[in-house]
Amino acid sequence: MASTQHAHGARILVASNRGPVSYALDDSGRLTAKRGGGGLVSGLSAIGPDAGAVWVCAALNDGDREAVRRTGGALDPADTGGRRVRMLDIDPTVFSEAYNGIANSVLWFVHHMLYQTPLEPVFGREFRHAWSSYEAYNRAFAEALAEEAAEGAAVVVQDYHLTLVPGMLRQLRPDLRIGHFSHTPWAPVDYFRMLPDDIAEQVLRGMLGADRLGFLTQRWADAFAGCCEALVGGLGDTRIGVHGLGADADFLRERAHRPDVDERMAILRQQIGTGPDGRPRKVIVRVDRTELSKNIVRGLLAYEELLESRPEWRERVVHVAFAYPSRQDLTVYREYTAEVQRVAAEINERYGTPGWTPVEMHVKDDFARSLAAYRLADVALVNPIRDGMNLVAKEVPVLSDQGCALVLSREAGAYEELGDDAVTVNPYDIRGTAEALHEALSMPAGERTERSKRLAAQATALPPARWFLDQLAALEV
Ligand SMILES: O=P(O)(O)OC[C@H]1O[C@H](O[C@H]2O[C@H](CO)[C@@H](O)[C@H](O)[C@H]2O)[C@H](O)[C@@H](O)[C@@H]1O
Repeated sequence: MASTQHAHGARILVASNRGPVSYALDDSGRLTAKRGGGGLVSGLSAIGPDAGAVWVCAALNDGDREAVRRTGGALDPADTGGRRVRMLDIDPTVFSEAYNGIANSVLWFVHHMLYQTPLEPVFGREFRHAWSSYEAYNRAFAEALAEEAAEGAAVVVQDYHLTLVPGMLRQLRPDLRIGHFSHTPWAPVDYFRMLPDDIAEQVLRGMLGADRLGFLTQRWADAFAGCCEALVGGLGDTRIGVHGLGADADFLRERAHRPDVDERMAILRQQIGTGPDGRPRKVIVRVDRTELSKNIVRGLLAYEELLESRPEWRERVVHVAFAYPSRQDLTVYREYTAEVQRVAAEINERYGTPGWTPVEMHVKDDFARSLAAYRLADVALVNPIRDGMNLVAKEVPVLSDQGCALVLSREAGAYEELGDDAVTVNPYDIRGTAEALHEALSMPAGERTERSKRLAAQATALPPARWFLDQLAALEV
């Protein structure tokens, strides 16, 4: 392509399904913008508005679609913290089939190995139809990126929603340097090849359209390479790198010491209360999206087992469990959300006393309250059955006021970095997890402080800004 054609294009582009802002539309037609957080938002702030980066994302709801209609898709910088954001209004049916029907139902399930295989998956007509929507949705991203990019620009594509984009974009714009980053685990080949052969190949070849692929851990990178070796004859010219996204210590420490967090700490302290010895009860904290892979139900059952097998902890500990609803368009997520709440209520019913609620469960998303819980944590419970990284495991040690013990699943990506100082669990083993909770609760104060310091240091080794700049550097920007 002639370079003049893209003279005003962006030098750096990011593409992700969920963008840095979402809109709510009220009955009077007023749009309110809500800015999101997360590693990518923090990461991009490292390059500042002057870099003229463009972030391409999808409209996720009616508010977003109305914002696109009013702006033509180039969002008002006042809503985006000065960033250039292009939001794509993909046909709602196509979007839903791609996002709910393929990304969150099929690809998420494959990489987190969530299928109950006697009955699932069924890759029939409905799947094939949804797959064509996934292709159309990926094509919309590839076309928008091709339009927005300057000659030779660097494009960093994010996650399992957009696996086909690198290959499509390579066809449209061979001059670009293309990266793709996976925030999830990658399935081992024997599980990945559950996908129909043509689809598995399409996903791998789509990703291999990139110059460089990033993963959160060596384990996920190796699994991807293993799939390529077995199914498409290897990686070809595509390079692979590992970037273990860390916690944003500066942001977290500043945000967690604001008055709204202090207010919530006071409320939580009241809910937690004091034990029979008059001292504050110990606190086991977990904070998750209510996500099947997070293993919240088994975590609650392990806590119940602790109360049963170690009755000395009754009245002396409270499990503060925040489970924020997620992906509620999918039946299986709605059912899981109900199950989490049912099990928590059962534990309270069985063990609770007039002055003690064993599980303090909250489901309304409240970031300030999550930070308050982090500060109060004696123990953090992070027991996913499989997880790309898990930033909660990294954030709690950074914020815990008195230093915390971390009970961590060996199947979380974070385990690669934090395993030495955590109390390790097999996420399926209820008795083993209960014993790990006991060990964490009983850990001598000095040992807990030392371990917590080392966990915090490791957790913040690659802050989001560095994580993002490293990826750009690897594309030779
Ligand atoms: O956009 P949603 O469908 O609401 O999902 C939210 C995000 O979920 C995934 O990210 C989270 O899980 C990852 C794996 O456990 C973890 O590494 C990441 O830190 C979490 O934010 C997904 O990877 C994102 O694309 C979704 O936006």
